Amino acid sequence: MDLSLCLQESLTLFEPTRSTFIPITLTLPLFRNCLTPTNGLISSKTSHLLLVVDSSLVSEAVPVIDLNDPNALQLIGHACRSWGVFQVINHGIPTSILHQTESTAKTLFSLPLEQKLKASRSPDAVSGYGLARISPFFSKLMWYEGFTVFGSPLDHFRQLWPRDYTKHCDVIEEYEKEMKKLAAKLAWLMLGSLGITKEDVDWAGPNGDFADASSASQLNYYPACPDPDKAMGLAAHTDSTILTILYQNSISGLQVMKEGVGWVTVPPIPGGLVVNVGDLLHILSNGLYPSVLHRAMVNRTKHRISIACLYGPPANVQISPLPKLVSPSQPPLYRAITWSEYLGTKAKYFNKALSIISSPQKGLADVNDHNNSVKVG
Ligand SMILES: C=C1C[C@]23C[C@@]1(O)CC[C@H]2[C@@]12CCC[C@@](C)(C(=O)O1)[C@H]2[C@@H]3C(=O)O
Ligand SMILES: O=C(O)CCC(=O)C(=O)O
Ligand SMILES: [Fe+2]
Repeated sequence: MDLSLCLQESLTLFEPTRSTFIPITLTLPLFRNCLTPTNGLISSKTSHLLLVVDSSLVSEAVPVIDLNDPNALQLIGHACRSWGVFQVINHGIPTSILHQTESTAKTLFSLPLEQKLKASRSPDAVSGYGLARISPFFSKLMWYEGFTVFGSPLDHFRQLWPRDYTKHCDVIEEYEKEMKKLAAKLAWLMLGSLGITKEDVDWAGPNGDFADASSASQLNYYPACPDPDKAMGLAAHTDSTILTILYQNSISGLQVMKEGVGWVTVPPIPGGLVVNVGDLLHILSNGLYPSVLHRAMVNRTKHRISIACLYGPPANVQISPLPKLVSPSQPPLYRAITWSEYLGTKAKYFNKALSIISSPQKGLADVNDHNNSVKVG
């Protein structure tokens, strides 16, 4: 099907049938003095241009949603159902906070290895420096270093920067404060697009502000790789979260799996943040919003940094399909589970975690075992 798109002097096209913005690199001046198919001349005075684009050329692009758009709720619902991921602009997070956090991450990963190892993540902990949690499931090492902050980064940052740890603690604290606000807003938009209101989520707190929600900050570093086709930055996975907000620097690398299409790159857009549906929203929505499989590729000449806000419920709240989304014709697909139990199940069974907790109890006998849980609170 051909699409008619109206191009102004801007770098994004709005694609009405899919309600997405498509970033393009062409600008109007490039067309100036060209002949149109009907032999009209595009003059230097032309300010609007009707482009007819073959959709196979546009292909599939991850939706970009302006949070100031009055239709944001519907656009988010559509994106969650069909992609499990979208980018947001006008999200309200000051660019300076993102850049300062990126700079802290860059400083951290540039430290000598023996210094970074002083802040290593211990085996049953969440916080600290190390390989990806999922690395035991892969035979090849990933081209990746990570640092997780859960709770106060003070002890680890003191090890890393004995002199100026406070500066970096302040940066992370500010970043987390802002990200948690945005995550709560996004959680309501995502749940709201399913018809869920504050009364339907008892752990949202009396003001419905998810005041007790937990989050972890994940700093990801992918060094430049001389042979990028032979290495993987972060192997394909879904996040064990309600939602994840990802800041990526200007180097692309993130790809998401789209059914019927394959791997689609999520291009970094200035001021944009990537939001993806995690396994816990998959459970809450009773499978209506599937968590998205994604991975990170590496670059031949440039290192890449990304920073994720991993957003989840309070540690010990039972998460199960929301009653409003369950009916005799849509029975609950998953049993109730806390975030910490889910992380334990993921650490043990990786990509089988969701199917292991699918109901009726198809799981293995020991998955309810509390030894499987990971401390998140
Ligand atoms: C809260 C968490 C999610 C995570 C495991 C963790 O305990 C802390 C690190 C998180 C992370 C970040 C990179 C990708 C990922 C799959 C991993 O290996 O560690 C996620 C984990 C997850 O979402 O399951
Ligand atoms: O670096 C990226 O683009 C992806 C990071 C990621 O998937 C994660 O932190 O969970
Ligand atoms: Fe991820």
